[in-house]
Amino acid sequence: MTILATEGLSRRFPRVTALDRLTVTVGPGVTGLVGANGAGKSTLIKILLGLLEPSEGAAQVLGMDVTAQGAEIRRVVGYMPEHDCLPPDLSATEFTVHLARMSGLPRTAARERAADVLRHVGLYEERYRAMGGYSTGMKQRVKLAQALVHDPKLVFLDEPTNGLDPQGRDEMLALIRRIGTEFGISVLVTSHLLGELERICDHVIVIDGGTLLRSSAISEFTQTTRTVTVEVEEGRDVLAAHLAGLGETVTAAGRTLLVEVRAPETYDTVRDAVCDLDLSLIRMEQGRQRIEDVFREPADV
Ligand SMILES: Nc1ncnc2c1ncn2[C@@H]1O[C@H](COP(=O)(O)OP(=O)(O)OP(=O)(O)O)[C@@H](O)[C@H]1O
Repeated sequence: MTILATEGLSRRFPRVTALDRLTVTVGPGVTGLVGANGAGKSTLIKILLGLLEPSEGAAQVLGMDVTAQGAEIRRVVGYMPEHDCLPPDLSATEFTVHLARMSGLPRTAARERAADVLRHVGLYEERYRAMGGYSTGMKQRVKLAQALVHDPKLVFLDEPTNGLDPQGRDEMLALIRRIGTEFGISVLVTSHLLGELERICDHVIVIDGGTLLRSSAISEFTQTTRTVTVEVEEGRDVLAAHLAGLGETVTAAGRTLLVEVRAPETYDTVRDAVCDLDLSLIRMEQGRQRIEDVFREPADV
């Protein structure tokens, strides 16, 4: 099933080509859209919402054409914009109820629905306070709540972890994952931080300078590599020297060692070496390629 698709999609501004013949297809679930600042992520989202005209090419969202059916698309798609857009004198409740009413919900249903989504995003008593006094984390939560209030089938979240501290970031990522799994809403989420999307997405699209670098299932990004990560409590250097003496290729990486897996016996060699040296093994883990590595590989799309 296709949630959205673009075909040769370009958008030129007077001084810059923000999107350059982008062809990509997105299925259900949580999809990450990754790219550095200026890669074209927000431009793509605005085109998909029918808020910005493409210069060339075509795109469909939930089977609807973005140039002809923008209003219909916005009826069933939620949007969390990147930048702060909250009226400071309103409370989260007033704001979210207002947007629910604008989406066509009757007064009582709008109030109930707003209370529900504000609870889901983790805003409790604070929801009655003016938003001007909110922390960045609380503002991000209100922006997320208003994107969900009209019960969309799909949400576009533009840099939802921007400005959050590590704990706020983790909570936001967990919330986004729940939207995709428990609520069954498909999600397109952007970030310039590759590692964080790795944790919550089923599929990742990487763009750079408005062009597609790669689009694959997360499992393909993080496929196993031919190294094993070994961590011992103490004696990392002794173990490294011992393994090197046995002909293994070993690199130190922080507190761990990366051992090249030449043959299945490498695992036995590592285990035996740890035993022989009487070290405490914390973990032995198959190495996995990380999303970051995409940028170090030649593009294969
Ligand atoms: N309205 C506009 N007029 C002129 N240039 C624009 C406009 N909107 C975006 N751009 C340019 O298009 C390019 C892509 O911008 P876009 O906002 O889509 O990137 P992004 O990947 O979302 O990055 P960021 O996270 O920094 O917003 C940038 O070079 C930006 O300066």
